[in-house]
Amino acid sequence: MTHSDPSAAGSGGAALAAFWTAIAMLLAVRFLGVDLGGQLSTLAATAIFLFGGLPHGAYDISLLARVSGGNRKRLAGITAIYIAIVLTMVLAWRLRPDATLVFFLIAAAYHFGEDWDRIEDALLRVICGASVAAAPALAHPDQVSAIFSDMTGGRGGADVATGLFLIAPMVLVVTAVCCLIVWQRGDRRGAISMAAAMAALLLFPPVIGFALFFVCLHSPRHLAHAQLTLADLSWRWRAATAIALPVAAAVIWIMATRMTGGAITPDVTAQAFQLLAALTIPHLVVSSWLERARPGD
Ligand SMILES: CC1=C(/C=C/C(C)=C/C=C/C(C)=C/C=O)C(C)(C)CCC1
Ligand SMILES: [Fe+2]
Repeated sequence: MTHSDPSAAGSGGAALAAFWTAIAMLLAVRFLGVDLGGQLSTLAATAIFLFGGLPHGAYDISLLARVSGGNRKRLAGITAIYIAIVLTMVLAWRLRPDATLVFFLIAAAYHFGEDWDRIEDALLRVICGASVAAAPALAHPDQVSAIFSDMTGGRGGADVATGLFLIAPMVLVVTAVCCLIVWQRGDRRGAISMAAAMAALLLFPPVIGFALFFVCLHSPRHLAHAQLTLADLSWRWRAATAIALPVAAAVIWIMATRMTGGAITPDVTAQAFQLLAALTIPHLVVSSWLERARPGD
């Protein structure tokens, strides 16, 4: 139904190795008493989730062009819709940051839920998807509240973090049960890596846990599929897409933010999450549409 096992493709295997190595290193650093919650490590994790995570959405437009027969007009139309959505999100953050944050979290739960391809029930998948935000909200309520507060310019973010904190125990119990189901259905590697991602989100500071999940587990699933579908494109072209489109998105974002009165927060990590939210909306629509357009799944 959704993306195939990322371990089937080379990039997925390498990402999984990076995932376990990073967890071992973070545990060692923690054991040595280093504070992972400092400004520098948060900034490093922000750069990692942006530059390591955004490229997975960069292939959306190429993939759409592929399934729509490579028609240029259509491609231009799709690109225009993407840009329009990003611009709308810039305004949404400015006008109703609280509602935008809630909308983003629900959209993210749906989108991350698509990774749970061995769980048939749609509601269970959404709950599993919500665990990515719920786990840090439960284990690090103050930090998540501070980031949400920055993202909303102090307008409602803390309440959203409290809401997430309250539903987190239910979300995590359901996710743990789903890990067991995935294990029983034969995807042991998938079950263990999802469980480890949850543990990392509980144990490490929120931005670090998120970067680990996003870059090493979520993105490779999309990338493996994109690489297969776009295998005939040269690796140079694919690498250029992965770099150029996120950079273009960031530039459009920064320009649109400036033109509409400046960012509602000076915090770089909060701004990075706002940009991620802006790109998540078209990405979510495109990836679930592509899932349905894929024959044989
Ligand atoms: C904002 C924020 C969080 C949630 C991030 C989410 C939910 C990101 C979703 C990204 C998506 C859906 C990308 C698509 O590929 C955390 C981790 C609780 C940490 C505190 C700040
Ligand atoms: Fe994604």
